[in-house]
Amino acid sequence: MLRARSLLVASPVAQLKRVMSTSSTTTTTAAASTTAVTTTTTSEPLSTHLHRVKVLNLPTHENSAIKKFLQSHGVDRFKKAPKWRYAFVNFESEEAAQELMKKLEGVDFKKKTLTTEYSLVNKEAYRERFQSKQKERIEQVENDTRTHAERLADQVTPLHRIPYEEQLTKKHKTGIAHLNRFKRRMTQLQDLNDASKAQIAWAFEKNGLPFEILDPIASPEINGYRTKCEFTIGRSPEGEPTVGFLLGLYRHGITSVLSPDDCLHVPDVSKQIASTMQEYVRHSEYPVYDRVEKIGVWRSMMVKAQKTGDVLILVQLKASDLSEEQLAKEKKKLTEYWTEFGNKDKINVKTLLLQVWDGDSNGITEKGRTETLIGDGYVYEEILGCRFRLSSSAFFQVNTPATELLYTKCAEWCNIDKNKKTTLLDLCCGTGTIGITMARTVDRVIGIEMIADAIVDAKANAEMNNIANVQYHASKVEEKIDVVTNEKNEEVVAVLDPPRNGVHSTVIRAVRESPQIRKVIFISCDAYQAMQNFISLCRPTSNRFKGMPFRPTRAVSIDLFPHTEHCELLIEFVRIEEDEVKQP
Ligand SMILES: C[S@@+](CC[C@H](N)C(=O)[O-])C[C@H]1O[C@@H](n2cnc3c(N)ncnc32)[C@H](O)[C@@H]1O
Repeated sequence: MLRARSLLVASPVAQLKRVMSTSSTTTTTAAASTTAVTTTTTSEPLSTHLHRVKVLNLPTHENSAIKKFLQSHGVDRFKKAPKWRYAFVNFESEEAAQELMKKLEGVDFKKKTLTTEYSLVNKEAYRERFQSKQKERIEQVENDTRTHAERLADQVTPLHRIPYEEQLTKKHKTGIAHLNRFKRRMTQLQDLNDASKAQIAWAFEKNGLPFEILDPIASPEINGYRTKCEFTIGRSPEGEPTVGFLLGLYRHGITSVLSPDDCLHVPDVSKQIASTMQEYVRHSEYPVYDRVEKIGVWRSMMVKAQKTGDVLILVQLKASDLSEEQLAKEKKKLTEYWTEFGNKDKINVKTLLLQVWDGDSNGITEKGRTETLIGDGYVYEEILGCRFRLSSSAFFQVNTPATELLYTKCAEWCNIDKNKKTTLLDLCCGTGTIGITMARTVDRVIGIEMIADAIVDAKANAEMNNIANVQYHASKVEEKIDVVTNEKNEEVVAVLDPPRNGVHSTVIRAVRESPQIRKVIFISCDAYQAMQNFISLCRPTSNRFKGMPFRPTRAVSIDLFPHTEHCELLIEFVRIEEDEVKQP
């Protein structure tokens, strides 16, 4: 049964208090955290302490694989945030804890060997710690004099109060701080003997960074630059059905939604689409989804508004309470609604998708059932004179003019020698943007990407741009790189554009073990998280890290995300020649 539309929404403070009251002595979960899979024991406390096992060396994210793995070892409940490399499992008895440790110690999972640690946790202290954190949050919200709109702006665009020039300087300094930390960590590597120190002599040089740091590159557009936005459909603090952003963290129990109208990074067209969808749900006979009660229909939407004028809209709903007829009727209504909107407002709604998702996790998901209601499922974008087709799930940089500056700098640093045969290795190539924009300046491009659908897009994109000197491999980089680099005896330049937290060390080891690769251009959107990759690329030769190391030769920050803390850092790494190393 669907709830009546007049469902009242608790204030943010009440939402936080509800989280507090739902936490029992032995349960630490927020109302229904999306990030931390949290819960411990649910029975009445048998003793004053919990017996805790910390499982170490887990991968970041991959929560569903971890859940499956732990379930296969008898663990149904555990606590792990996506960024953690560990998880906690609590038990009422030491024996049960020890039993799990025996099962997991030394077991390989996702190419890492797990270890475990045991500790005794006082239940009372545990509960108090959780409650005092929550109290702190309540006080913060109660003492907060900002309007809702100001709070949302501070949340989604935390630098918006600072002039843009200062934002850029701040990001530049952050980039330099990361590079200094990288240099310092190189000197702190274990077991460095004189020979290995000689290989990384650059890291021991005094007086700052021994390579070039260019001035930061500003985003050509400062406001309304985001081509992709994901909106939540929920209720405003006043209880009105609203399409916009969550006003706080869901894992803290916040479920109020505010319109994106005052968000500087959202383009006007996406604001207009959010407000048009809001009108739709306000007049719908079905309620918006309640993330706590897990009931209702309208859940989220994604808008891709490209610089070409193409728009892709994806609407996500929960259909488990709708009959087949009701769902079919809704599809027809949505199709008519957005067709009329496009015609009336001269907006090219090139693709409309409906995603049915009945699961508990929030946000647009690959696990949902997605159907195309208008168009062919794609929108198009142009970068440096090349045209790209994008599906709803494909990764694509969200700031097109700044991406052009990023790729231009990347091409310049690849420094292709026209007199030599050169292969450009586009590692983690996604839909092929980097390789395709550079294909005419090299002998051939090889793209490797583990998402098969992205490779389908990459092939179509190459064809659309009449680029014939490309080959694509739907594979993990580490599983294919040796095959492709050994194919021809020619110089190879690699561009590595990995996800936020970098790549598995096997990828870096494979790059090191390919002697043809003389240069790596690393594009990092989070240098803090990718630090281990930089270190692995540059650390002295060892049994584990074979091949001569690389060293950084220049770096530059390119701002793709004005008003936020994020920034791309482009680093050029060059292979050290054996005869360059001064023997100790
Ligand atoms: C930041 S995106 C970059 C995509 C592309 N270079 C672009 O700019 O459109 C990172 C990509 O790395 C891919 N990826 C992550 N780890 C990988 C691996 N080990 N092997 C191959 N691809 C990987 C992801 O699937 C994702 O498409």
